Amino acid sequence: MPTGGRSTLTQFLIEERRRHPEATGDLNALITDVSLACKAIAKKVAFGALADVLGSAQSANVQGEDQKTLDVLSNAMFLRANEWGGHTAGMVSEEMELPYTLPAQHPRGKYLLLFDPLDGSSNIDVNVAVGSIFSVLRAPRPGQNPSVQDFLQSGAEQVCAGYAIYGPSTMLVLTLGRGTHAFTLDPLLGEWVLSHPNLRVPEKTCEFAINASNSRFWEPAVKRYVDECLAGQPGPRGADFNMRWIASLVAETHRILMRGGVFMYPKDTKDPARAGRLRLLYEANPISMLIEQAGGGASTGRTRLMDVKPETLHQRIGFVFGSKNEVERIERYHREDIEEGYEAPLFGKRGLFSSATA
Ligand SMILES: O=P(O)(O)OC[C@H]1O[C@](O)(COP(=O)(O)O)[C@@H](O)[C@@H]1O
Ligand SMILES: [Mg+2]
Ligand SMILES: [Mg+2]
Repeated sequence: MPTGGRSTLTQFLIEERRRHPEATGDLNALITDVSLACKAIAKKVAFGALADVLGSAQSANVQGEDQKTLDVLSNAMFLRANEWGGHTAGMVSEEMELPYTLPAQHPRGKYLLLFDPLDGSSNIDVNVAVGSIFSVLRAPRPGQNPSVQDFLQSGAEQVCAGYAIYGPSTMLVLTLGRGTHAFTLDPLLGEWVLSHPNLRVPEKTCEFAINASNSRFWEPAVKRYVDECLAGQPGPRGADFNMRWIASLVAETHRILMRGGVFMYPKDTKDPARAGRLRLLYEANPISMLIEQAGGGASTGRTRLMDVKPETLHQRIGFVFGSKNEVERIERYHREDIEEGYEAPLFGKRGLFSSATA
């Protein structure tokens, strides 16, 4: 076998379908189409400046963010790969204000596809890993154009979730609700090969990831958690912690799936109009499903993330995920914060990270 005895994505999907005799094969076909879009994006990313894909597209998305050339191209690749197969009824993307309506001549399928076509796009021009994230829901009205409301399902309803990471190697990480599995793209065969079956996030960790430049906007529970990690061995945790921040959700997730850790982009007070930085439907929900299926925890900081009922397509949310014990600890600190209040020594009025001027 040219894949060294390992399953390909196609073989893996056929095995999955065997467990569901009633399955029509639409979900497998949809995943194959998504994986094709990811291969096409991986190629563009790999050619970088030679393909003229770096820099800004000189436009803004619905969230007012600067769109990169690759954001726009990746969005188009996802749409083109998935609009004709008859497996999706409609799509929602970070880069489009409203759901995408399939061209009139294409059949409408029974799934909804939600995606962030290029995640971590601030990293493109500095040649650091980026990715694509996707989530699959059942269409409440198969065969018809979906309404906005049809997409507003909680993460617990997801049928499938995954991401592709365009790093030193290109990988596809996938769950269909029976574990989280990673495939590495064999660049010669153009084939996804199952390289990491049944990923598990270790329950314990001494590594955390957070954008510390937001520390003055954090809630007390988050300040307390980070404070205790920074205090290291002599502090209340009795251990030295390591910190990472890549500014690419896909890359942070991948590290946590491979070696554990906890990620926080919590609700903060930076912009009272926003509940957090990351988008619920096509960032936090799919990552939560992947992490939970790998034995980790995924939370708003207060409750299970996948139980949140979405209100709008591009809704943002506070997001904490990773090693289960740490996620539970952060949830507990939020509860204690409400019950007792907490003044973090390092972040208090005279603390090291105080925002108060002398
Ligand atoms: O710039 P910050 O505040 O560090 O934010 C980084 C976060 O923003 C994101 O890049 C948002 O994703 P997009 O690139 O798809 O907008 C996440 O991947 C990442 O966790
Ligand atoms: Mg993103
Ligand atoms: Mg994006």
